[in-house]
Amino acid sequence: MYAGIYTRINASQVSLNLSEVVGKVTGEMKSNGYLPLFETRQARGLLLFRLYAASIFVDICFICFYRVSYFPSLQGKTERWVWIGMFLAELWFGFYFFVTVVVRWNPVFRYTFKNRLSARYDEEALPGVDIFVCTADPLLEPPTMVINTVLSVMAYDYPPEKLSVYLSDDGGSDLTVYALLEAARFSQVWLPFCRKLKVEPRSPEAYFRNIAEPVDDSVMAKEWLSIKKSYEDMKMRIETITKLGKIPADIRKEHKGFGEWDFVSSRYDHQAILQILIDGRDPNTMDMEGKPLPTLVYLSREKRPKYHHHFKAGALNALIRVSSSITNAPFILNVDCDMYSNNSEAIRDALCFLLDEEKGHEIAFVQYPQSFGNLTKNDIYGSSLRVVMGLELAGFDGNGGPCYIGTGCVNRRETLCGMKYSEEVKVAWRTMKNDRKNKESASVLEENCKVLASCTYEEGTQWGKEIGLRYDCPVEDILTGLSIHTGGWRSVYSNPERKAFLGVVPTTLLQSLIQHKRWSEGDFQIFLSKHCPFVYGRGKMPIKLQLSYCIYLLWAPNCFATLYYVIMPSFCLLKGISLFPKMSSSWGIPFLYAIFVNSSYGLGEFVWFGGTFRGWLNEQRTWMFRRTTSYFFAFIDDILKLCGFSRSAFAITGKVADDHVNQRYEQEIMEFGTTSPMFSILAALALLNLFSFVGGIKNVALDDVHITVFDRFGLQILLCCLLVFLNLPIYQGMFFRKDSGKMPTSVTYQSLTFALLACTIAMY
Ligand SMILES: O=c1ccn([C@@H]2O[C@H](COP(=O)(O)OP(=O)(O)O[C@H]3O[C@H](CO)[C@@H](O)[C@H](O)[C@H]3O)[C@@H](O)[C@H]2O)c(=O)[nH]1
Ligand SMILES: [Mn+2]
Repeated sequence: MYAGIYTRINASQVSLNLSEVVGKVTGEMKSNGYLPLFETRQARGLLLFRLYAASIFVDICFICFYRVSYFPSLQGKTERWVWIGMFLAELWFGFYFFVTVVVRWNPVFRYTFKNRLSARYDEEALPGVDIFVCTADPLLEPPTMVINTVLSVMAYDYPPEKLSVYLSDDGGSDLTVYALLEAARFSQVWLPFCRKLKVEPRSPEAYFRNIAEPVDDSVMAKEWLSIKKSYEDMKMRIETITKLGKIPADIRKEHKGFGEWDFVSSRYDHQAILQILIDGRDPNTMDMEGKPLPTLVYLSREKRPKYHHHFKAGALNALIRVSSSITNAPFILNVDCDMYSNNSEAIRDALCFLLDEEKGHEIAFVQYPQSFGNLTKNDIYGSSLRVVMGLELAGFDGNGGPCYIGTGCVNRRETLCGMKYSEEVKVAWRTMKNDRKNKESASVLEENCKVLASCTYEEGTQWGKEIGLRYDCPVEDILTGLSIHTGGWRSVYSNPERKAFLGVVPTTLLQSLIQHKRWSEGDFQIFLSKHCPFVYGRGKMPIKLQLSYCIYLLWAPNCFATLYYVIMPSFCLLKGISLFPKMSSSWGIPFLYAIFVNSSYGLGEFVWFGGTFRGWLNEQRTWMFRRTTSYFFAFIDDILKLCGFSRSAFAITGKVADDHVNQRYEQEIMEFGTTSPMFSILAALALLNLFSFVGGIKNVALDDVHITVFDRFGLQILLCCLLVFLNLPIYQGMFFRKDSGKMPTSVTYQSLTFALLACTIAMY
């Protein structure tokens, strides 16, 4: 039923099936003979979607009408207030539904013509691309993971002399430098190997884990095994030294750069460290086949306790400046260290948009989706963001451009540096100075550029405000993208069949909730600030894009309506207050329609984008958990911040866990294991729902004429039943598990006390 709603045609089919496509196509040759480098297709089945949306709106009107006309004016005060609360919650859900409809109103899908790009630009004429990789902690983000990402982006199918890879290390760790030196050496064999075998993906770890050795060609197989062996040896060396925690003396002697660490007192207090590990201009740095290598630079910007370092945004801004003095490429791709390149053509794809002669000059950045390599089949923590990545960002694109999501994004250097949109930029990238012809030696460059990464450099400048990534927001990416959009630019969402990047999702419930807290906190902070899209973007970006942003910016306040719906109907069931229409009345229909039709549509979307039924259930559960904990805490923190009591922080998401935890993750068993206020809330709510459900059933059973109680409370019991069902893993974690990932006993007792207290209040 839903399968027809959105088209997803892979690029190779596109040229064959043009006549079949219903949506508007803009990829044909123009009358002036110009062949565009990309084409845009609208989603199919929009009419169906819009009919569905309209039916829900009518449904919402019915619900509102019911709430107003059945207001319990003759009953007690409590009844009336609770009723008003229900009405407000429903109004909120209705409004939020409206925003999700705006986002889905007109999704567009983009397809590129890479062959046209190659025909138009020979290797010489292609622009330079600087690639930024960020890492921040050698324990949470192991150096082997970091260098796999680095190697995967060094190996892009793109002229290596045009590529430069910059690693920003906020962990200020010599272990990372050591790993990077190893990677630099390994790249000499890895890059030719990738070219020869057309390796995909180009992260050695992912490649050797997933791809079997070639069997038909014995020479090839031998080479394959030898490269695999040298990768594994390298990995072993890096892991041994990482475990050791310091660089052994003999290795320190091999690279004079380690000497810098004599002056590092801690990762929060050290000078800027800049090392050009591969100088792409140097004719002596070649790979095994004598082809040039991409430039490779390590930067750990200066940190001093007195100066705020602004987390990832600060790191990226230092990279923007340093790279502008070394290679100054007109386009910048930035990726997180946990997101390796999974598609060696992604740069060419992105350039098809940015270099398109007709539309390219309007595009500030090309955003790829965040996809993940460590998801399990049913994605227990709902981390895949399937629908967000598959549909919502395409919807943003239709409304003016996807938001910037921090990784997997190719930006114009000028836009990142604060330039507003204008017609003149049309040719700007061609005229940018190509610093490959830079005369200074690497060591002179290193010395000269350090000042650009110093703590004081930004004092009294517009960096972090109007230039570069924006500061003081836990989601620097969204805020930066928003200011680019208000500058008159559009952006483009590119989601080719073969995922461009694969990242890592958190493997524990708590990590996942904390990550969502950071996101929703940052998003809502933007909404509350002068950067609220309705104010900041007024007259500067389309109203439908302003509204689209709200789908994420309003995550946090969603908590109240949800908390109300999770708590009040349960509580009132115990108290004997009926909040929904009688089962026998036809007013029940709008409520049932809202629940079932909405869920079926959501399920349809989810499955259409590759999910499973259980995966969808898991996602529903996770949305509920996030709304009652992450979003709630985020909201409170935002208010505290607004009152000046606290300041934004960036809690780095852990990318490694111990073996037991990993094992449970693979088996899709929910991980608790530690105490946390978030768990206390989840457990208390789950118990409240359970007690009410049991209480409700008991009342029905004890009722003389079973029918009357059931008639009055049927819908409320149904709601409780759904909540209990979603909470099953929590009861399991509290009462039926013995492993180390179960709910800690203290949390169980604490929440039991809470829930019993609430029930007692309800009953007396
Ligand atoms: O002080 C810091 C903190 C983080 N990072 C880097 O930022 C990236 C993202 O951090 P991570 O802990 O993995 O957070 P995620 O929640 O996975 O990040 C998502 O959310 C962030 C905004 O909150 C975006 O910046 C990211 O691109 C997006 O993937 C990583 O490469 C870190 O190394 C730094 O460079 N310096
Ligand atoms: Mn991450």
